[in-house]
Amino acid sequence: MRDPNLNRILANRYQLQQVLGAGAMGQVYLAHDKLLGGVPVAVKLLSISIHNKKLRVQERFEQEAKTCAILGQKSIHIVRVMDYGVVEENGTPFYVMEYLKGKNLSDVIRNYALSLPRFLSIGRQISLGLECAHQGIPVDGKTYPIIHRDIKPSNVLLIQDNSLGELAKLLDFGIAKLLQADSSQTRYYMGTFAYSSPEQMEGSELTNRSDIYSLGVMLFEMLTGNIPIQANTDSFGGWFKAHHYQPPRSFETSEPKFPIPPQLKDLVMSCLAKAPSDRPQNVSEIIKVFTLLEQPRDRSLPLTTQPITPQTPSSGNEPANTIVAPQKGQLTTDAICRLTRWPQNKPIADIVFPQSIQINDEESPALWVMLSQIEVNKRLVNRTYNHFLFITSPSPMMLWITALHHRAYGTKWLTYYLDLKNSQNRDLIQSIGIKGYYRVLLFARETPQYASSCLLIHVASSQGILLQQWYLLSQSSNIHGDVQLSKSLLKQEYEKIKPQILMKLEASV
Ligand SMILES: Nc1ncnc2c1ncn2[C@@H]1O[C@H](COP(=O)(O)OP(=O)(O)OP(=O)(O)O)[C@@H](O)[C@H]1O
Repeated sequence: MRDPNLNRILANRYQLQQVLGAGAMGQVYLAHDKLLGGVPVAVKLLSISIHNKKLRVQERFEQEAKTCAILGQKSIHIVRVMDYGVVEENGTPFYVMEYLKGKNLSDVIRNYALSLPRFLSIGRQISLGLECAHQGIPVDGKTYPIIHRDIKPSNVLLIQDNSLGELAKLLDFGIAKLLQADSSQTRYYMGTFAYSSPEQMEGSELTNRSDIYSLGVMLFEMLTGNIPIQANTDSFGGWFKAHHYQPPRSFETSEPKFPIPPQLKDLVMSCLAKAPSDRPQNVSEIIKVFTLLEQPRDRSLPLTTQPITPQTPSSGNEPANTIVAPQKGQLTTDAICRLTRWPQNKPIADIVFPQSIQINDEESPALWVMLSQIEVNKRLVNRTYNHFLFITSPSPMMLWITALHHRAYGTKWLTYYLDLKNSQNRDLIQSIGIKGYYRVLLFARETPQYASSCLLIHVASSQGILLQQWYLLSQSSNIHGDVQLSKSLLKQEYEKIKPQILMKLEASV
């Protein structure tokens, strides 16, 4: 029978075109946004009606839709929700999402199409989306963590992005809770039996670790094609017992699709622990293991499961971002870089600032840069050039210039003025001078949680000597003149030398 909703126009705007699929919680349609020239969107009609319902249910729906919209803005791994409403005739709530033309993870698992690198990449991306939700969204000055409650392969869509490659996106945030809140539902449980944590089956208040359990079930399925726990009867009681008392299957008896590294087995099994306190305490711990395993094997020593601890500076004092490697020299620069987080006290915007990172007990000077993902991609293979300009008066100041040059894409100039009356800045230039290098950490605005790549930039020994001299000069200087004037004098000098630097870069490509 033809779906009666086809061709229906919701909110005077979204014309339903085709059924994309249906689940327990609703039906998803491909629709055209008539207001925006017919661009495709996905509309989910929920399987409830909020006609004649208490105001609370309506408010709740609006709140959940807004939450999804905010989350979609925060992470590229969460589907973007753009609008929501209620169908007038029958009170069915709906929300409008970006239309994702891609594959469902459950189909990919069914077709045995995962390799270890693909598994690691998808697993890390899903975890990044989840981490972002668990970190929470601000409401009235407070931060509220968001628990997904229905993590399972059919809630992950995989799409091909022109610049980022395969992208994993999580669907249906908060919907399970919303439906549960509808008091007319006879079911007090919402979720999907096979992926539900023991505490979810009990109807307890859930924490992030309930999602971690469901993630464990899904990761096991991605690795083996089968779920780790199977109920004797497909009923609430059967699954309640299974999740509470049945030990998960072992990988050895589950015919994994490829050899699974031991740390991955341990990780998945710890996610599946019955007691929430025995699971990883947060998704960041899971991301660390994925990141470690993703680093190229030939350049690294054998991996261990010892923890690495990236710390995010949160105060204005900007302490070093610390990465403690399990063994000296074990992490490649690539892994270190990808475990470095954008500081929470910095805006998600195209900015440049200096801040040391600590690697294996050693302070390493670094320039932190945020750009668009497209711009980051253009800067992966570049000719680099650096130059430092110094002025003692009216106020001691240094301009730190880094140029990233690509023959086709042109030059990206990264500049930063360092006020050398500040002792931290003086220490920084001394450190660059002594070490003879610094790092540039490139973060993509669209995926800001972790650095996308890291460049190592060498400083000529003559420049290194100058930096040490400037350190001494500014340390002994007691001139405290106009800082802005120093900046504008340095800027004039910078504009003068820019063409020369460009000529050098072009000549050297
Ligand atoms: N934004 C979207 N763009 C494109 N396809 C989508 C989008 N959201 C959902 N779908 C597809 O619509 C189908 C139905 O999704 P839905 O979330 O309703 O079902 P489900 O996850 O299988 O079940 P449940 O409702 O129990 O979570 C799925 O195949 C899904 O891949």
